[in-house]
Amino acid sequence: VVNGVDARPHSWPWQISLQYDKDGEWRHTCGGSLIAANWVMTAAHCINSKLTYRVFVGKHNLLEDEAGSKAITPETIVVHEKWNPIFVAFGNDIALIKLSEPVTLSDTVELGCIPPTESILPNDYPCYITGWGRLYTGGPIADNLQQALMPVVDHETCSKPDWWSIAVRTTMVCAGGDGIVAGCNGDSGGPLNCKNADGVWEVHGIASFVSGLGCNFEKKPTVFTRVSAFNDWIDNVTLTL
Ligand SMILES: CC(C)[C@H](NC(=O)C(F)(F)F)C(=O)N[C@@H](C)C(=O)Nc1ccc(C(F)(F)F)cc1
Repeated sequence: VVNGVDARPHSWPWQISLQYDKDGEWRHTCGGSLIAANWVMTAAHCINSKLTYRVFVGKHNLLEDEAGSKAITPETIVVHEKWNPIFVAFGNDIALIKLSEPVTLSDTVELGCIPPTESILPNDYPCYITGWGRLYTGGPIADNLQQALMPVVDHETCSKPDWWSIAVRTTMVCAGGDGIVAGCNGDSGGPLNCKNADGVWEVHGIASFVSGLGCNFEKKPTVFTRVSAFNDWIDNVTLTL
């Protein structure tokens, strides 16, 4: 996250770190959200079938050993059948990871809520991006979980010619774009957290892409998969596997 701040530890308790084994060392590669005791939602572009992954829950600082945190092995990973790795702008950048054992929920490990089907947030609705992604374009990833206020940019604005134009679809949600705050590599797969009218936090987005010209680029908001476009897909996967 570019120009964010350290989150209060465990204040986004559904945030997970997706890590892969690189020559015997575990490396953070993406974020994700715990949506059931044995299911994590992340981005399809985070998954490479040749790699070995683990899901770390209850984390704040990636370098420290933290009580209440736990690494779980995936049992199976389902990537959206319409995801096309050639072109992230085709959308369907969503994947579900079934954990080999259900996590024990606690005050540092909780579930994120899926928004109602087809719920669309208005322009400027206040949401927060969270993640351990790069702190600036080309920079290091964060040690401590970062958060940043990123207002929603509606589709009408986000698809303007000098914004994302045709690269953005209605199955996506844009946020930020002020050239200051943005998601960045390593935030991929992580949540766009928005509090609903009842004061309940919902995961409205899955971080998908930013501009190739730089993470915090004016009029190039961070683009998320719109979770409320995939409720049926999520139900079909989680209820059948
Ligand atoms: C897509 C991920 C590899 C990567 N995603 C992220 O960094 C994320 F954190 F925002 F999710 C990314 O956006 N990387 C930049 C460098 C990128 O590839 N951007 C990109 C933007 C638009 C398009 C296009 F053409 F589809 F619109 C393609 C790639």
